[in-house]
Amino acid sequence: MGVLDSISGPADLRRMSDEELTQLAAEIRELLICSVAANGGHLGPNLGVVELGIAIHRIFDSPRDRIVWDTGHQAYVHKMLTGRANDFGSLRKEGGLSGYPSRAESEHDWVENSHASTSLSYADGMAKANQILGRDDHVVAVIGDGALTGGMAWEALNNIAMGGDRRLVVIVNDNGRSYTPTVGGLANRLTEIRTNPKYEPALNAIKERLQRGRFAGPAAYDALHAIKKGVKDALAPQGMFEDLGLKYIGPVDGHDRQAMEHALTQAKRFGGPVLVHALTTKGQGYDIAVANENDQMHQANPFDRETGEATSVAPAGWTSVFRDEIVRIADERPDVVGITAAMLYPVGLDAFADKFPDRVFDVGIAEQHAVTSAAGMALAGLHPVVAVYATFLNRAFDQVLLDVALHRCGVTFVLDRAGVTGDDGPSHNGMWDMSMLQLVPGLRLAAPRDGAQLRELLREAVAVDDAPTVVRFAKGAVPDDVPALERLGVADVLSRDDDSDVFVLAAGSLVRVALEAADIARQSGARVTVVDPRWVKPFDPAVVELAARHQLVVTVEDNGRQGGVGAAFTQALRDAGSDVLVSVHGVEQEFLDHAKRDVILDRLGLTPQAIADDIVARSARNKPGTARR
Ligand SMILES: Cc1ncc(C[n+]2csc(CCOP(=O)(O)OP(=O)(O)O)c2C)c(N)n1
Ligand SMILES: CC(=O)[C@@H](O)[C@H](O)COP(=O)(O)O
Ligand SMILES: [Mg+2]
Repeated sequence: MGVLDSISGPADLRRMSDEELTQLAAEIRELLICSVAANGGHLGPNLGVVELGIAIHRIFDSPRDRIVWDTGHQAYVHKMLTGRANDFGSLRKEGGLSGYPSRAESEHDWVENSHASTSLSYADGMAKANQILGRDDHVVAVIGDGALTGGMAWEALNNIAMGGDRRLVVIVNDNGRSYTPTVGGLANRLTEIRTNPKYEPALNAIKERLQRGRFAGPAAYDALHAIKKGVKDALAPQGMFEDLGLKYIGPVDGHDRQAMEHALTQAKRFGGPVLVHALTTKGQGYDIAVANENDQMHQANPFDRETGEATSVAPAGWTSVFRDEIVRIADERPDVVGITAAMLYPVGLDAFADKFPDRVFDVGIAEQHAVTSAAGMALAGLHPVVAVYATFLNRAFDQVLLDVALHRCGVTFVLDRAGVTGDDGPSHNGMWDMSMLQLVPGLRLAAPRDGAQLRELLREAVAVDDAPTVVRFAKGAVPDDVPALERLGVADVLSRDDDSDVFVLAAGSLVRVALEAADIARQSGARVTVVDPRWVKPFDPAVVELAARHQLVVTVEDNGRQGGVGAAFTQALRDAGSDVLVSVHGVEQEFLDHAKRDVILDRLGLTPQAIADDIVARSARNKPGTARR
């Protein structure tokens, strides 16, 4: 890389010629394609913000001017322009570059949370801080059209519009896509502006004059902007952003760096809250991505750059089991409907939508609305299945608690990516749901151990019409089915020694780990019974009773230890009058740096050997006649 190699920080960009900047954009695209082809990551979103990222860092002065990237999955270009291009070989690898902004990596990075729609709230807060502390710095928030469908974004815009002379620039990166095309009235309005043929001649005329330099400098932009505004007003008289009291600049071709720089210069000079509407294409510069109808290579596994084909075929995952079973259920139950928050394919509702297009709803990145609208559906006679990644349900806890459970609505939540996910960093792990949901009165929570149990428990869940039900499963490959010795209430006894003195309660994806741990512990003389509760809320009394008859209880879960299955089971034992010793194995209460799932599980001691060692050590200490510590 010639030009990109020379960049140690954004200041270097301001000394570059147009030719060098054009070369820089090409080099950035090449590095994006190479590093994502090798390591996986967010190719489409980052190819779409190459010129935008360069323009932002030429016009604004990061880190003095704070730049916030909504969701953060499209911050690779920002990282390259802030001196990290040479580290891209380590992208998303343990100890390497995070796939999202990281304050540990750079003073230019601010927001690490990968949950969408937060950037404008951060920016509003930062702008208020600048004003109160007497700083004349700018805050720049880059938010995608998808993230703009999240409710928080509109809460923030409502406040930003009151911003007076707060120097806040909102850049809407409008590529018309989340994974699939962004949905909703807002998206339709943005699309209208993007695609209205009446717009094209005016836009082209402006761009042509800019390029021919007949209008020099930002003053030119004023004149041209006035022309375009006239055009825009004619086409979209009720500018939704202006109606909020926000100054609007755009739409601007987000791949025309010079036009973007003019617009951002305009915005910077305004000295108050202003919204710049940039039109971009996800995957720009890599035709295979642009043409990918599913998600324009939003999130790509390692691939061959010539063909775009994944270089390693992932084994059938949990999602595919759900995808097939929900269609069978939908065939049998006309009251069952599906709801996704802009992730139709990733959560596996696509087959359901293909077969019953009127019964699957994409609500945009709006989990809170998804949940409460599901409650509405249930109150009116449907059985909604809300399919989201586990971590994103965090955002809708109040809705689950008081809009669904308080009203005893029969809503089923299917939580994919539950447990440690790893690659996408701390905010993507599904490690809080089995703690958070323990708090919800009446809610029933299932953690299937394999595909057969996922199918069985999903059916049991949708059969409940007077309470919320939850079925949660991990990311990636689904383990081979684990047969049961016998059913105990709603639970399955998976392995049992005569006169066992150790009782292992294992939930969901870590059942196999627990079974292997039992086998290792048996080699040291332990006598172990392993039970899969299947429903971890509420526990079947027969399971609690059986556990209480043991010397040691060990719980294993792919969830936080605090308030999770182990904590709840301990409470159940105490409520049943048992003071049996309990050892809880789960995810420590910490934000987990990105790494592969297995690496993290190993570090957390969620492995057969570590659990077996714990069983043996505690059993030895617990032997009658030895002082119990
Ligand atoms: C609360 C929440 N829900 C779902 C997601 C999953 N997700 C990550 S990126 C994305 C699409 C974002 O679309 P957009 O904001 O338009 O950005 P683009 O990728 O198009 O640049 C989604 C749904 C998330 N990160 N946060
Ligand atoms: C940024 C985001 O939230 C998603 O794109 C995330 O990367 C999902 O990754 P998987 O679908 O690979 O779990
Ligand atoms: Mg988008």
